[in-house]
Amino acid sequence: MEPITIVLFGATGDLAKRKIYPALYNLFLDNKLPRSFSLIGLGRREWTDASFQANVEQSLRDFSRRQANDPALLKEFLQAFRYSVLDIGQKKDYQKLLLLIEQREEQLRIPPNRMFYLSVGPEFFETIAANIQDSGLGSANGWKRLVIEKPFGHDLQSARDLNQKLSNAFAEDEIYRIDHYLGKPMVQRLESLQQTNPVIQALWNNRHIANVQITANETVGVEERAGYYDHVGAIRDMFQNHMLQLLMMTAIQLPQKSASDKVRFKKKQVMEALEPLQKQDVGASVIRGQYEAGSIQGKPVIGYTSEPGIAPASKNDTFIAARLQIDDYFWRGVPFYIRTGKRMKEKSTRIVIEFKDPSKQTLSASEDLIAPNLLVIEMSPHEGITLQINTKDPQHKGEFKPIHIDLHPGEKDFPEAYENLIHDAMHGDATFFAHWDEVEMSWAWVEPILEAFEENLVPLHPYAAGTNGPVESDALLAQDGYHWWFDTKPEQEIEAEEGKQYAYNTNH
Ligand SMILES: NC(=O)C1=CN([C@@H]2O[C@H](COP(=O)(O)OP(=O)(O)OC[C@H]3O[C@@H](n4cnc5c(N)ncnc54)[C@H](OP(=O)(O)O)[C@@H]3O)[C@@H](O)[C@H]2O)C=CC1
Ligand SMILES: O=C1O[C@H](COP(=O)(O)O)[C@@H](O)[C@H](O)[C@H]1O
Repeated sequence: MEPITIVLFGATGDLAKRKIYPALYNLFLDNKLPRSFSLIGLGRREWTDASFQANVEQSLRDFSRRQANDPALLKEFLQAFRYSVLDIGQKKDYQKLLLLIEQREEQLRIPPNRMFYLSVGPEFFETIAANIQDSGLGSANGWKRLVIEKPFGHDLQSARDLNQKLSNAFAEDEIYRIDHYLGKPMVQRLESLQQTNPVIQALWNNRHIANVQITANETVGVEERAGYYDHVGAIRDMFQNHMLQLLMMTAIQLPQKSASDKVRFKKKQVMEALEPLQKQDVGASVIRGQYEAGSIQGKPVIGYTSEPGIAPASKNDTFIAARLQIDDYFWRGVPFYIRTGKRMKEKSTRIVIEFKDPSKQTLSASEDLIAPNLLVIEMSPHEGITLQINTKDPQHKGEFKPIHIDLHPGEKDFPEAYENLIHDAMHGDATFFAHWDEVEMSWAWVEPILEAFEENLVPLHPYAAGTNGPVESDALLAQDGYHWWFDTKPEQEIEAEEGKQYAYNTNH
């Protein structure tokens, strides 16, 4: 493993504490960090090396999936951490940083391979990239990489402007744009699921798949991020990035073991084939919603516009459901339904592939007792891949009964998304990072939706917190004869069991 120096901007911040240090520690425990690795943390706070290391240690106690119980191992890990006060706008601080990095590289006898991780607000990206270049930090005789966190722009134009500025200092193949959904273990398995299973590969197309459902529901509300969230909404916060990335990862066709550029090429092809929406037609395919007061797991919660920091008249979207079509040889005619929302009934991130049932055309309604085959890729709160198939139930007069095959039995301790991503960035593997082409095409695709929302061409449907979102999102699928699946049950069935009434029926 190549020795490396990680230069972490925003080392005193929330993301570093909650995600980056625990991920590094778990990689260290798994022997996936180079032994000669060094991390230089930066921030304006007047921390020393010792107080920085104490903060890192505390973050492991609070957030690491494995506890830091072995004092010798912990000490070895923390020795790699140094801190330097740096104000992003102060050029002289970069000169001081360069000296510190060179001193550490000399001490550790390691080459100048430097990974600049920007765990700071996007408003700083441009200044940092320019100062890295001007100070000579990035021009040593080794490699350099830039790791950045979303948001990558606020719309198409601002994303292009940002990219232009970053590319003055870093080449595209040196930029690693984190979309943490691409680091989720089950998303990473989508690739191998197809590549290593000829049966699944053969079924991965419009001849066999009826529809695809991609859900990322959260129970949390806007939390302490009102200032940010009220300007972005679910469309920018989740849909433009994570949800479209999940769509690309699901829809790519990967016949053999493919290198990173192949995966990216295939993802780009998916985006190119995604049918564009016209602003005036957005309302026919996109449902937007905003949560009202309700209750989640028995606890009352306030509505979005009563949240601290949210404008009482805000028309911001906290829920989006959409129907998308990929107009290519493999997917023509297969609707992809995507939804994401805050303050929903359950935390649940999953992809459900519903297979076609050719016998449906020949059976009468009363004979229609066979559940569809479903492939369910569960990402959160639990990881797993399940296949629903039908069998005869000997205990009930040989009636058909769906059973579920767990494709990853017994696996529990999955790495965190940030472990996978930081590991890959250190190794120069960009497969699971967002390429600029994907970012640009995603912004271009959502642009008519942003405009339609801005001009209020799409109704904002209220939904009670603790539900599955506005009923209009169910109706979107019902129009095509489908319904949302929860796990392997129709969502309405579950809610009917819980005594809720539905105003529409589906033919399933
Ligand atoms: N928190 C999370 O879970 C997630 C965060 N992100 C993204 O990650 C980035 C960081 O978020 P988060 O950690 O939550 O933010 P925080 O506000 O918690 O931290 C911001 C960091 O930036 C540093 N900083 C701010 N201004 C300056 C400056 N002028 N000079 C030097 N350092 C500065 C702060 O250091 P100091 O105060 O010491 O100067 C601090 O370390 C954001 O882009 C966010 O959108 C993405 C996904 C999840
Ligand atoms: O990027 C974001 O993701 C989280 C949801 O992530 P998950 O891994 O818990 O599904 C979301 O809460 C946040 O608003 C958004 O910025």
